[in-house]
Amino acid sequence: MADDGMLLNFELGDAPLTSQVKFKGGRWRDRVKAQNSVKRQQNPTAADDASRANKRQRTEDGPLMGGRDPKLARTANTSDRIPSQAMKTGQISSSLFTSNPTAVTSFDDAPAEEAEPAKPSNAPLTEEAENFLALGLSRRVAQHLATKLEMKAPTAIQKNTIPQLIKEDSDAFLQAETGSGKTLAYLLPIVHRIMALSLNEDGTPKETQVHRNSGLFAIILAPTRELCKQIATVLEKVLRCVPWLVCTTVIGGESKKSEKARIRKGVNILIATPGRLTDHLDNTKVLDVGTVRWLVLDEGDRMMEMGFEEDLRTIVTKIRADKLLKQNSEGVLLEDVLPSRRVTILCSATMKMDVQKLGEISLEDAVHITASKSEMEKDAAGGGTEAAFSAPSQLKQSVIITPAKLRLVTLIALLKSTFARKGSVMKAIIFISCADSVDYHFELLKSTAPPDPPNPEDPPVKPDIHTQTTVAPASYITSPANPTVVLHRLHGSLTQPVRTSTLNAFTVCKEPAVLITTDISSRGLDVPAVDLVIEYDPAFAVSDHVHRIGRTARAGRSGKAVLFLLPGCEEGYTSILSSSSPLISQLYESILQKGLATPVNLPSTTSATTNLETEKQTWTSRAEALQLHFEQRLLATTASGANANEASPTKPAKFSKGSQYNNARGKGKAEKPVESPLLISSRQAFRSHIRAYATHVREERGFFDITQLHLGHMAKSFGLREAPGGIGGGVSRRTHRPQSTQFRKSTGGGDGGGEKTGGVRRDHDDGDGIGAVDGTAMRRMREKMKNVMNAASEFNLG
Ligand SMILES: Nc1ncnc2c1ncn2[C@@H]1O[C@H](COP(=O)(O)OP(=O)(O)OP(=O)(O)O)[C@@H](O)[C@H]1O
Repeated sequence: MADDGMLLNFELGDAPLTSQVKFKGGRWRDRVKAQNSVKRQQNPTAADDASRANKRQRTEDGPLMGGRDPKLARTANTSDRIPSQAMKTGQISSSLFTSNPTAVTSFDDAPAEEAEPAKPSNAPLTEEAENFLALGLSRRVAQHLATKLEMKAPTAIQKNTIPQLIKEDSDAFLQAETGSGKTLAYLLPIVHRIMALSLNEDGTPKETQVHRNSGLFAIILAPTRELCKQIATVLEKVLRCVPWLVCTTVIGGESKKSEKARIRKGVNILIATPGRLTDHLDNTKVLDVGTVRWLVLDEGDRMMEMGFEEDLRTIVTKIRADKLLKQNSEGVLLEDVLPSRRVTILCSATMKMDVQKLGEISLEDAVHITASKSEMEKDAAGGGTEAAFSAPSQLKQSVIITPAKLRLVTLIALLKSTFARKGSVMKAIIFISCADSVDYHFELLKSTAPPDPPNPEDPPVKPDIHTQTTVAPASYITSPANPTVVLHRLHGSLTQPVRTSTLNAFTVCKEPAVLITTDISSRGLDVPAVDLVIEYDPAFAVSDHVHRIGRTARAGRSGKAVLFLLPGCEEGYTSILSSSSPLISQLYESILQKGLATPVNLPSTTSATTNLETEKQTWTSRAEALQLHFEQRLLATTASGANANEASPTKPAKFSKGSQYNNARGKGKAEKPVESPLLISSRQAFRSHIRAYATHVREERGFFDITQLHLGHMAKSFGLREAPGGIGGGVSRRTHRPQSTQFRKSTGGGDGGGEKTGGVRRDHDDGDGIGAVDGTAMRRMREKMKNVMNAASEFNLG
């Protein structure tokens, strides 16, 4: 399963596991009834709670907003008044604009652009006020930064960190906003001090020179392979002014043998994921940590969240236990220049209990370094409180409260208006809850038209085999001003070469580009040209939200972040977000109106296309036609199978033997309809999304209450006409199944798996539970969690 590490936040609780009773035979309706009755007996309170919540959801008029921002006014829902156009087409599909829940909370539409933009809080300081030389760095490094890296002045966190780490040997905890330059804040003093082993203060060479074989002096740990590679790239750029020093990475997904060979050749600074480092510490004899003076834990809180406490403890203990060498094997005295003890540096934009725990494991009498001197002084005087998570001040955050049914069309409209003007947005990142959903949305949004033949006058371009299935042109979101928008997808289930190439393609893309991704891209990634972050699915914890939106507005640049929320309890989430950073609202109606003011560029495969290409159409009818178009794309191929190759080259359709949708390969049988891979991908995405929804952290689960989700409406946002089964007991119980749909008629089955029909098991992970589910599901979830932890597929710590 490619649920992308989402299980990691799953709260299993202490409740004993109850056994699941399986019913066989009879009609499935009777089996479900019997199953539910057993569940009620086993857990009467949960069942009653769920049914009460169910009723609350359906009445739609009760306030669900315990934590709602009091400043925000209540408004009536206008959506029911909007006529349905799609129904006129004769399709059996519920209208987009009817029966949507009322947004209890509403804001005024986004105010006009502020006259004076906020002063960036993470920008470099002015050159007149500060420079790297004055912070104690050598002339050689300062000049290199100014001339080769175009960095003339430090940022606030660099100003406060560099002198401390150059002069003092105490542990340090660095905390500053995203994009504020924490990486160089810890790298520069380390490089400066290692360099001082070879150079005098005036820059003249010393008698003894260190080189790659002189010892490993620093280890930097980070939670993702991408982040490790990025830190290595920054460090390599810095090390160009001291070319005799060498750094390398040891990360999962790469050849351990070649890593060993590189370590054997000699390395002075090692960048690693914790799992792989533990492995090398156990198995690579040539890895000698006797000379290690610095251990940096970048994004330490993430590593703790991932459950790598034990690995980190082992690493810290092993490094500390190893005898600290005062001189290296070549007789170079390390003591005079390098720290006389092992220094641990912890680094994060967000601080939580996990980090404090990590601090207990790894830090000794640490100084807390922040971007603001006053905060540090308050801290030193013992008055510091747990820092609130704040976003860079110049980052404009907004929220769109969108009914579930309208999510997909609103996303398209938002992207369409984003790329309507040339040069206004060059790169956007869309965060989605899980890998399956990333794959599906990539397939849905990418262009279905064959690529244009290459211009014979252009130089031949060698195709990158690694990005063939992860980079593609988009069609729906282009505009006359931006006729090409390039889509990318990235998640932890892709192979490492594909991940690396895709991220690189997104970074260097000269055309407007969109990256659809999971939280794998939320931490530390630095792609400076990102102007917009869209959280299509809210983050699983508010700290993750801070990191996600921090992919834009970096180092003083401007940036925008948009969060999609559902009407209802999710609206309460705005109260915690607006307490740390200002939040404006955009009405989904305005987004649709703006984005669908002009026709959408659709492949001409369905009847909906013609509707959309009529200039006179209203935005509501365009929205409905667009939705209909997606639904038809999913279903179009089920009858003939003709277009079965349209989607998912990454995930070939799996058809179980005897499926009613399958090609009958048996002798003498007529050709039977084939499900489109896009439909299969959509169902899988929906299921994984719903399961992921249950993994919001416990403190925020009041806002993201799975029992309040309308699965039928949510299915619509996946282009499905009804919610597929196979999600898990607690959820499938609430699945809304209309009696008849076009799909049902044409195939003789529902738009999803979950139960057996004609002896066919439709889904491979049927019954995997979420939330308050049965014992089997719990056990499976534990099992999966263990697997995820072991394989650490998303964050690749293993
Ligand atoms: N002194 C400086 N002058 C100009 N740009 C800088 C300076 N220091 C860092 N930067 C740039 O700022 C960007 C963000 O830096 P970095 O990735 O270290 O931020 P961060 O604080 O680690 O962010 P996050 O918490 O998201 O990981 C990078 O593009 C980096 O090149």
